[in-house]
Amino acid sequence: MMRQYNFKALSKADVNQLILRNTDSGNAIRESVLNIIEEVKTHGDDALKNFAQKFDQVDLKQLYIGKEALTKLANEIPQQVKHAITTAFQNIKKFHESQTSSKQVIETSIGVNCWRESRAIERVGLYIPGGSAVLPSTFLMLGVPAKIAGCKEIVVCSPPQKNGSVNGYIAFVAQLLGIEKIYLAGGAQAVAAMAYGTASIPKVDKIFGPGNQFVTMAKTIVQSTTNTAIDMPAGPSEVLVIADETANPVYVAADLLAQAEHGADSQAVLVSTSASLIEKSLEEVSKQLAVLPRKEVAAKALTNSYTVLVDDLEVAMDFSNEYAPEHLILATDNWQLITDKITNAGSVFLGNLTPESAGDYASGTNHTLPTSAYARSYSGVSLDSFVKKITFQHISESGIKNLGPTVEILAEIEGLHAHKNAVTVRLENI
Ligand SMILES: NC(=O)c1ccc[n+]([C@@H]2O[C@H](COP(=O)([O-])OP(=O)(O)OC[C@H]3O[C@@H](n4cnc5c(N)ncnc54)[C@H](O)[C@@H]3O)[C@@H](O)[C@H]2O)c1
Ligand SMILES: N[C@H](CO)Cc1c[nH]c[nH+]1
Ligand SMILES: [Zn+2]
Repeated sequence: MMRQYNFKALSKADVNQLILRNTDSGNAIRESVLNIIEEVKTHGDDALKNFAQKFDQVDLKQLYIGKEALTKLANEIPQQVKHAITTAFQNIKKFHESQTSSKQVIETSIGVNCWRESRAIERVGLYIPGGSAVLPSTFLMLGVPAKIAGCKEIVVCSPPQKNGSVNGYIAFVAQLLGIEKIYLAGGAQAVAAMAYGTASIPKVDKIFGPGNQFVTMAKTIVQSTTNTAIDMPAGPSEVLVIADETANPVYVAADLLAQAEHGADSQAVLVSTSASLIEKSLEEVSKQLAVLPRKEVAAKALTNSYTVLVDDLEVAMDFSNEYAPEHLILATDNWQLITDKITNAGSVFLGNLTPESAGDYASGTNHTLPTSAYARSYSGVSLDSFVKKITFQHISESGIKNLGPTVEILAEIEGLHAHKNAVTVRLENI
């Protein structure tokens, strides 16, 4: 069950210790991921098949599911689910399309024009988790912005299911997105395949997607050892709920459990100004947990989780900013009073009627978000994650006459005479 703290007894170092709940096994995971990466680098597809057998208990003849099989699988899912997935797809599309920026040309000095243009990252790899739960919603969250950005090649990897295939929901999302192949690879081996390339799986320029500790560790390693970039460290799910006496303990408990059920290494934190709200919420957690199908997983996650009693909402916000949660829920009617004070969070849910599940699935915002305090410095996935912003400039005759002498002086003081000369030869010629 959740551990309880009084804010006054906690230091910043304690907060960081609570965030780093998995450090004990960190080194072992790193070692094992380094071995997996080496195997995939050396043995390619054969290694992927061996790991599918070892970790997913599946004997794969072929490492992908193609268009025809995907269409068949997609056709088999219930109409009602197709409708829900399509509604989510449309909302996510609407929100991400609104992120396109228009070109703005700035004349920084007379005759000197500068601007930025977006260009899609050409080859992207999407990792769709599929270990303890299959997440078609994650496919929407990554596939929609990749398509809007105009990425030419979209490689999708997801762990094989026990029947050696993907499920129909994933297939339906592929159909909505116009993606014709899903590679059957999970965990660190999928990340390694997309970073190095194998006979079946193309190498990509950037890897996206959440996953367990093996996936997140593999992304972090390939980012520093290859020229493949990653979106961010998006590991085990977290939620921090700030609640006062206006919160409903039933909703608070439901929101805590919604993230706890993701995995045994998930973390749920309740920060409240009210001891009675904490007590009632914990009673509710026990009641709701008892009837959850994934109660074992959620119960384990709750042993990593905690409540914190604070004096007021401002202190609650200070704590939250230090913790930098993946998801922050302001379970209070007074959310407008504290929203401006948020400095670190992946995605924020305002008021008592805004469950985090809405953002997980269908409101339109992206659910691929930084965890383990990386929200201090990273944003969640957005359209920007799938493009590069290239800068351009054009300098006219008046521009070079105007700006040239400044460049010549700066090049001179750095002792870089060829730089200076690139201006001088032009000035002498006009
Ligand atoms: N931060 C986010 O934005 C976000 C979004 C969605 C999900 N999540 C998180 O993603 C995670 C999904 O995890 P999952 O496990 O269900 O699926 P997963 O697809 O990330 O991992 C499954 C794979 O892990 C590998 N694996 C399992 N045991 C292993 C071992 N002992 N050694 C090496 N590899 C092993 C296997 O290859 C397996 O296919 C959850 O922790 C969830 O909280 C995060
Ligand atoms: N809460 C997860 C991100 O941490 C995303 C998700 C997928 N499905 C349900 N929830
Ligand atoms: Zn979730």
